[in-house]
This record gives sequence, C-alpha cells and structure tokens, in this order.
Amino acid sequence: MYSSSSIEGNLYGFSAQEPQRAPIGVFDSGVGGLTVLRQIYRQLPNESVIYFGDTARLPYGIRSQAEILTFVRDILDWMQQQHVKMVVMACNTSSALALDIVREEYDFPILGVILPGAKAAVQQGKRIGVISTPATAKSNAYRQAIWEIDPNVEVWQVGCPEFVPLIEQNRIQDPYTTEVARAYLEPLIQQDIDTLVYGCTHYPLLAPVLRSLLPPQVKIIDPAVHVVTACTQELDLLGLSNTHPPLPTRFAVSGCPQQFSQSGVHWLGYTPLVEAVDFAGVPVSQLQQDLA
Ligand SMILES: N[C@H](CCC(=O)O)C(=O)O
Repeated sequence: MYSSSSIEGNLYGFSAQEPQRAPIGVFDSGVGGLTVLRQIYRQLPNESVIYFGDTARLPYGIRSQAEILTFVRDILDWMQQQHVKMVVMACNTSSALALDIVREEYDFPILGVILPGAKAAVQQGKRIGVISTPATAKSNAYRQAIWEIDPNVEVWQVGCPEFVPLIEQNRIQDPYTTEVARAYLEPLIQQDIDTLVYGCTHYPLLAPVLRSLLPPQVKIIDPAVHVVTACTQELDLLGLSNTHPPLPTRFAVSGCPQQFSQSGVHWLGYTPLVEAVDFAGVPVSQLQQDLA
C-alpha cells in the first residue's frame, strides 16, 4: 500500500519549489491508458509520469455516471496527494461522464481525450464512425463534440462491450476477437464511413485487427496522439514543461500489481514495477468483493 507523504515535496523526488519537475498524472481503468503513456514517451520525453490503473473496478464502460464520478474523484484525490502538476484522463468513459463535473473541483488542469479526438476527426472526415464503450456511446459525447465543431459531419457511434475484457485478458490474437470486431465494425462499414475514431483508449491495442477489417481508404484517429499534443501546448502555456531528465514512470493499480505488470510489459516493452493502492483505507480485496 502506498501512503502519501507529508514532507515537503513528495516521495517521488521533486521539490515543491520546482513545479515543472512534478509528474503528470495519467489514469485509466486498466492497460488502455498505456496508449496515452506511449504517446507521452514520444511527444514529451522530459516529463515524469504517475500512471494509475483502476483494475479492481474495470471495466468502466458498463457503469453508471454516479459510479464513474466516485471512481474518478478517488483517483484525482490520490493524484492530488502525489502532487501532480496536471492530469490526463486517459479514459474516454471518464472524460465523457465526469470531466466537465470534476474539472472545477481540483486546482490542477485536467485534460480529457474526447475534445482532442473530435477535433482531429473533423479535420479528416465527413462520415465519422466512433467505436467506444457502451457508456461513452450512450453519453453521445463524441457526437456532441464533433457537432459543436461542424454540425454538417455525420457521426455513428457503436458501443463495443466485449473489447475491453478481451484486451485486458490479452486475447488480441484470438480469432474470436476478430469475429467480435467484425460484428462491431459492420454497421459502420455499411454506412460508408471515411474516418474511424478509437473512442476508448484500449482500442489502439487492437489496431492490427481493426485495420485488417476496415476498407483501406478509412482513416483512423487515435485521440491519444492528440490529447498529448494538447497537453504539450497546455504545459507550455502554463510554464510547466519540464526541462530536466524525467524520473522513471511510477505505476499503481487498485487490483493485482503482478497482473498489471505482466500485461503492461507487452505494451510498454519493459516490465513495469507496480504498486497497489487502496482508497480511503479500504483493502483492495474488500473493494473487489464489494464489486463482485
Ligand atoms: N479505456 C477506457 C475504459 C474502458 C473500460 O474500462 O471499459 C475508455 O477509454 O473508455
């Protein structure tokens, strides 16, 4: 269990006098946010990161807004204790259901993936398909964000409840996953979409499967790329860009650290050292029982 520090600065090793050196907090329900982390490594190589995966409570995509709000506040409270300088919600479901509400509750900037994804999609296409969790699809967040930019664009949203469990179980190569993907993409291909948005941060991990099923002319938008570009601009604007060498990424999960470490290595190319975190003193095993 990790407890937050009361000393000046924090256990992560930066001083409160140097806010630029503070880490960026990145969170998701599980491994999906690693697609955003990989973009941070590419676009912001000087930044230190604390990654949190709420693995005891995934999948998020079938939960209510009240549940997502509770989870997101738990995570943001914890991020605050770690003295992050900014948080990237590397989770579309949280961005769709909680971002507008919690943004005002914290004194660090919080970025979501949907607006950057919608802006990028509108620059590419006129017939846009969005694949996402059922909760994100139901929220209409992508359609609204796209229509605020350009009301003449057509948008189709498909909820894909089976994808996240399959990805978390690392069943990317399983022929069953291809069959499921074919069924989810079918209605979008029927509509002759010109652009597909990964409306869930887990889905870039399915890229080879999805690309093989889509007509070659369909362009793919990964909001992870664009939220990190927005993050770069925001850090510059606030004078918070780090110019020092970054610290190793710190990983924490609410579920089993070993399991996350094993799946993470596949996507990161190195074995992450993962801590277990509980919220409000509730042991992780209790959290898992409550939600079973
Ligand atoms: N990766 C998250 C959450 C997926 C889930 O846990 O259902 C998202 O972008 O929506």
